[in-house]
Parts: sequence; structure tokens; C-alpha cells
Amino acid sequence: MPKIRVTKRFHFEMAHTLYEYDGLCRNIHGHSYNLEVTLLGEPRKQPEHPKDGMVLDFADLKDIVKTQIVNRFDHALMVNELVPGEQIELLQKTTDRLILVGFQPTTENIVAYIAEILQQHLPSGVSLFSIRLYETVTAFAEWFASDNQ
Ligand SMILES: Nc1nc2c(c(=O)[nH]1)N=C([C@H](O)[C@H](O)COP(=O)(O)OP(=O)(O)OP(=O)(O)O)CN2
Ligand SMILES: [Zn+2]
Repeated sequence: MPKIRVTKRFHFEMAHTLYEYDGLCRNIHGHSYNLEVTLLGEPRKQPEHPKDGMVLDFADLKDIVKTQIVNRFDHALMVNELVPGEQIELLQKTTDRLILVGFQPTTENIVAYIAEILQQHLPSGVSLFSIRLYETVTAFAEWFASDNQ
């Protein structure tokens, strides 16, 4: 049975700030993130089944990624928990979509965070192969299962 990779693209708008960064990105600013999620699995081999030939129905993949990532991250502000408490309190007054994380919200760390979440929500029989997260048109980070075993 061949193993096949399937990929679906997603998009979300998110703001972040790089805590104590020595450049413009220390300011709150936004990105139009593009996300590519690639799964690995064997296409179903059940000729009578409506999902015959699918590793995972793209619709099911969309449901998982939208529920776990896009719907939570879209139009949110992601901030490092190290930011002083009084600043966090101010931010909480101006947005109901503040995501506090225990890491600097770089593309690298966000892609690893997404991988951690998605791995917990995939059905059996498929695995997360890779994730590519574009922060800008010219910059992206990738997570590969094979690099993280
Ligand atoms: N290794 C990383 N470096 C930087 C990150 C990151 O997540 N990982 N993030 C930033 C800023 O948040 C922001 O994304 C700036 O990135 P940059 O590519 O420099 O953006 P530009 O708009 O200047 O892109 P150009 O296409 O070169 O105009 C900083 N560094
Ligand atoms: Zn940025």
C-alpha cells in the first residue's frame, strides 16, 4: 500500500510582539500568516466506502485545523508571558483575543506550537508529516516530524 502525503493550506491574520527584540518587531504588529499542513498516511482501500482513496478527507482536515488553530488565532494577539503584568492587563482591556504563550512568538516557535496541538487532534491512521508557516511572503518556518523524533 503506498504512503501518500496530502497538504491543505490555511490563512489567518494575527498580531504579535517580540518581547525585548532589538528591532521594529518589538512593537505590536500583524502578519497575514499562511499555513500549510501535510499529513502522511495510506489512502483508504475500500471500494464501496465514500472515502475510498483518501488519506483523510480534506474537509475533515479543514475542520481540525480551523477548530484548533485558525478560529483561535485569527485576529488574535499573541504575546510572550514574560511581558510585564501591567502591560498584559492593558492589552486584556483592548482585545478579547489575547493569546499568552510561554515562548517568544517567532515563526519557529509558533509552527512548533501548532504541530504540538495538531498532533493531539489527528485521527488514528494518519500522522503529521510537516507544517510550513509563512509569516510574510518572504519568510517561513517549517516543522518536520522526521526532525523531531
Ligand atoms: N528567525 C526569525 N526572525 C524574525 C522573526 C521570526 O519569527 N523568526 N520575526 C520577525 C518579525 O516578527 C517580522 O516577521 C519581520 O520579519 P522580516 O522578514 O524581517 O519582515 P520584513 O517585512 O522586513 O520582510 P521583507 O520581505 O524583507 O521586507 C523578525 N525576525
Ligand atoms: Zn512579526
